[in-house]
Amino acid sequence: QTQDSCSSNVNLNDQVRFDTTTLNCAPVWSSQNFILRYAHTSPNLWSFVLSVPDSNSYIAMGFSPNGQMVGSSAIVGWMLNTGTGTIKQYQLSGQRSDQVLHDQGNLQVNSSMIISQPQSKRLYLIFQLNTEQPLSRVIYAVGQPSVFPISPNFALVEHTDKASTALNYVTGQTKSETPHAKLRKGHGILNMLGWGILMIIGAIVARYSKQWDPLWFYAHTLIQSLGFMLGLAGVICGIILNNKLDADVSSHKALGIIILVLGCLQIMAFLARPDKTSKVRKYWNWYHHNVGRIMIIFAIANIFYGIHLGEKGKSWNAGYGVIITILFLIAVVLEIRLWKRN
Ligand code: HEM
Ligand code: HEM
Repeated sequence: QTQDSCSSNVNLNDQVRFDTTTLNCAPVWSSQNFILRYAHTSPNLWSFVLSVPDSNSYIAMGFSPNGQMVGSSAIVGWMLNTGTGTIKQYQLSGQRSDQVLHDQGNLQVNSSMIISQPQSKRLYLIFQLNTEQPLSRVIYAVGQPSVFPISPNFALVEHTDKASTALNYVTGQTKSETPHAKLRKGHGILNMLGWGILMIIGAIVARYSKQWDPLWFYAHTLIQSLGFMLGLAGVICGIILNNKLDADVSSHKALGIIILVLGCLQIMAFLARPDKTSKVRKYWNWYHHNVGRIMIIFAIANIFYGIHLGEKGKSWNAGYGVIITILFLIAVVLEIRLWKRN
């Protein structure tokens, strides 16, 4: 079994040079079952023992100035089937293999080793750092099975999973960090509110409250303008986020730009609308209504797609799902009333 937990002691025999019985212990990455034991051994020395299930790939623990991968220095270790273990420091200066540099970085490594415990199917990454206080942003990664760095350049491959956390060394508490959490949240909420909620409410107002003329018109103009401004801000946040994350979200981005273009077309059409009595007004109406409908459908799709990309999970899906359902039900009721009236 691959169990280890903070209620059990590590038994690393006499392989380790420092006392492993008085370490603090914290489950630091629960989905991968990473357990970190550490101690402030002496004023300028910290000891770490990272216990992870042996998945036949490299394991890494890095110290980050800001929670992001880029800019961190990491201790990376792997154990070949032959039983040879290797542990090295890498400088993570970019998110490409050739930007992850072996035997570089700003950690003062005092000693390091990797041990495998066949009976518990676990690997132990053990190292000591010369520092008064290690950085509290700690990142972890697991490599690809059976792919190991080889001499002379010891290139790493991209991880199959990674985590960014903040560790409180006093209490041992770990909380997971999402890089650019505020920008992500801002992008999601602005787009949701702008394109995915206000624009729909604006369309409902235009379709079902024509009896209150010209009030419906002002309300529609106001709501759609507000929706457009929030949505535009949301798209700008998206582009900034995309530059920062360097993530591959090309379909989501393309759909987002199409939505923005449709939104601009709607505003231009609105400004250039022909008179109500004009002959071409019929065609204008058809155009404005259908571009609006397509935009809303694309927006709803891109919101669920964005939530999926951002791994925001069930709560965002459920929240937006509920709002969309309510708006849809309101529209159905109003549509029925509209048909009855005619
Ligand atoms: C050659 C080796 C590596 C490559 C090619 C690589 C590549 C990448 C890429 C492309 C991303 C962004 C994609 C995404 O968010 O899904 C990323 C994110 C991340 N990586 Fe790496 N990585 C490498 C090594 C490492 C190591 C050794 C660690 C940990 C010690 C690490 C920790 C992280 C973390 C925590 C993130 C998410 C936070 C962020 O985006 O900055 N990476 N990596
Ligand atoms: C040029 C346009 C856009 C770009 C470049 C962009 C980029 C991004 C990026 C990079 C993410 C994070 C994905 C990740 O974490 O890996 C994201 C998430 C998201 N996007 Fe966009 N996006 C754009 C337009 C839109 C539009 C128009 C909508 C809605 C109609 C939208 C809705 C969302 C939502 C709901 C999320 C999830 C929020 C989160 O991750 O916190 N995006 N987008």
